Amino acid sequence: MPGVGARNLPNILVTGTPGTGKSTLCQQLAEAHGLQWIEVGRLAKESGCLEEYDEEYQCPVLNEDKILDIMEDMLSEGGKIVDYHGCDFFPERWFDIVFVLRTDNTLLHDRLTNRGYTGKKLEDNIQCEIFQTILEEARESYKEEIVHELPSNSPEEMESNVDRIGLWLLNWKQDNGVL
Ligand SMILES: Nc1ncnc2c1ncn2[C@@H]1O[C@H](COP(=O)(O)OP(=O)(O)O)[C@@H](O)[C@H]1O
Repeated sequence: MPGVGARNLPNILVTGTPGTGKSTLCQQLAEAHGLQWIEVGRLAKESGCLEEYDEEYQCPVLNEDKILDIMEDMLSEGGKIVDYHGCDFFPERWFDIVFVLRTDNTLLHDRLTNRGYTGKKLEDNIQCEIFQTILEEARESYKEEIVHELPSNSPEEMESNVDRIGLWLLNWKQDNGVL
């Protein structure tokens, strides 16, 4: 059985540049495995954690301390899949594994254009993917062995990612005596 203070279910962080497929993956994982999907952007909006608008980056500024306070109780229970396009401000102890989704630039460009991104916002996000900014951020913020890069270019890759994470979850439960 898990020790005192241990989680009964793991917490998973899914990160990556906008448009790489985080929400799609998290939704499928939540449905398949009964985990709770926390879309940090949405939670921030609903709980008043978005502050003044950043004109340069064309997005609201996140009050990180406030959202971390809100998330702390949720994450301490375990069984959460956290979805956010950044990862360096979360406490390292929250996560048992971190997945960074990656998409080829041309595909990502199409996805973001379809979402209505244009100009600097579009270019910044494409550059973020080209320079693998979020992968680097994850590697700097978490133990190397828990950070995994996942290709997310096609529905087949999405399916294989869902299967791979499902298998990891099963192993975690076996290893932690919760099956
Ligand atoms: N692996 C994939 N293969 C094909 N299309 C994908 C894949 N991942 C995401 N998409 C599509 O790309 C768009 C952005 O996906 P989304 O899950 O909203 O990304 P994010 O949450 O990272 O911003 C959606 O239209 C989604 O259907």
